[in-house]
Amino acid sequence: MPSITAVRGRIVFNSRGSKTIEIDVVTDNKFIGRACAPSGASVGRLEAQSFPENKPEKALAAFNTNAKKFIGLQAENPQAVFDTLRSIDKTDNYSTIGGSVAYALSIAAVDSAARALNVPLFKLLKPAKPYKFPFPLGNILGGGAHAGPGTPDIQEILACPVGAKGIVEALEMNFKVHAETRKVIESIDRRFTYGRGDEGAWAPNVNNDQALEIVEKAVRNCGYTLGKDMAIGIDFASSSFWDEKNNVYNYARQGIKRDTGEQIEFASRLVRDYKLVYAEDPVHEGDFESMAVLTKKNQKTLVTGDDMLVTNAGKVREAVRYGACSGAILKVNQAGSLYDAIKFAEECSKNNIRIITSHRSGESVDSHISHIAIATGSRMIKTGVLGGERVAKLNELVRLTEYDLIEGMNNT
Ligand SMILES: C=C(OP(=O)(O)O)C(=O)O
Ligand SMILES: [Mg+2]
Repeated sequence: MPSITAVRGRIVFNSRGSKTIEIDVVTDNKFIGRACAPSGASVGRLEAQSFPENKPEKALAAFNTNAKKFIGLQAENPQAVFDTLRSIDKTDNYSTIGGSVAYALSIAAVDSAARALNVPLFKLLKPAKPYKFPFPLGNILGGGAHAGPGTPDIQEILACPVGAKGIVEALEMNFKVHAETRKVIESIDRRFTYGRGDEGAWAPNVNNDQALEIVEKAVRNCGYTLGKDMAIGIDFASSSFWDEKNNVYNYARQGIKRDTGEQIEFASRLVRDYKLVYAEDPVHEGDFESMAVLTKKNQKTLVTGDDMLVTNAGKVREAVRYGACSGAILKVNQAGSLYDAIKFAEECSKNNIRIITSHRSGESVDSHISHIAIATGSRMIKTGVLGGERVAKLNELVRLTEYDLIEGMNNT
């Protein structure tokens, strides 16, 4: 079994130009695995903390101080890396060593093991079939924390090519809707500058209602039947506009405030009007009760927790007690290490909650999440849409078609 013979960490830059941690893990003196920690803009309160005291330099220093402890571990075993990380950092949120180190080290380790064993990473994480491709959620138009003033309060309007027979067709469908959306925006705003948010979604000067109408029109212009060929999803990211002091959702860019009941009504109306296949964080991260109402009311929609679940198995158990969430976002860096994320995925699967593996808005060309999505049986994957760091994950999915191990799209 491949054993770790060297590790090396460094500070590099992510797609927003911010510093982050990248780690190389060498097994058996020659197989180099590499991973780079992403970072979020709309961050759940209970996520792992990327860097001690928010300083990447402190994360690197903490890693360097402890680097020798990882030598000799079995690289293919995420629990071995987790146990060692936990012997160094006993905090709930990896604030001593940094979630960025936990992420990069744990993924670089399995990456190097996969290279040493000459197997694709997804197969190392899950030795047995079935393997299915996740539906790619394409971020078509958005705003919130990912774009500037004038854009919608809603963070992401997503395309989900539910009628696609394979991953390549699915990607082509998303890119087609993205391109068509630009034309629809131009037809109503001749001065549209083609501005895009952090994940490649168009970021026009329109309100939430107009944004949804635009994407719906683009879907129809492409010749797709809404809900049959191409469906729409939304990441509300509503914690980012929840006004805790006044107990209202403050859609400041549109000048509308909604109390909890009105927010539930609003989200349910959008599910109905746009046949939403997917609704992420429609209520703020602490409101499991309202999430349960929405989950029960909208059974054909994946009512999904991101900030609410923060890739934490304990939070899944809490959601299950309420009957909240039919879908769960899996972001390894929210959890910290790969092992934490695997435990989360197991808890979701046990409780029949569908997994949606996700990138972060601040990314690199690291494409491991494509393998993690397949290994965890994810129904969907979120990787934004255009931009090198987004397409890197999508192209990795395309490459994985060459293994002839993965059969069709994950409809289950
Ligand atoms: C990917 C997301 O954004 P961020 O990385 O900014 O949390 C999200 O909210 O789902
Ligand atoms: Mg989200």
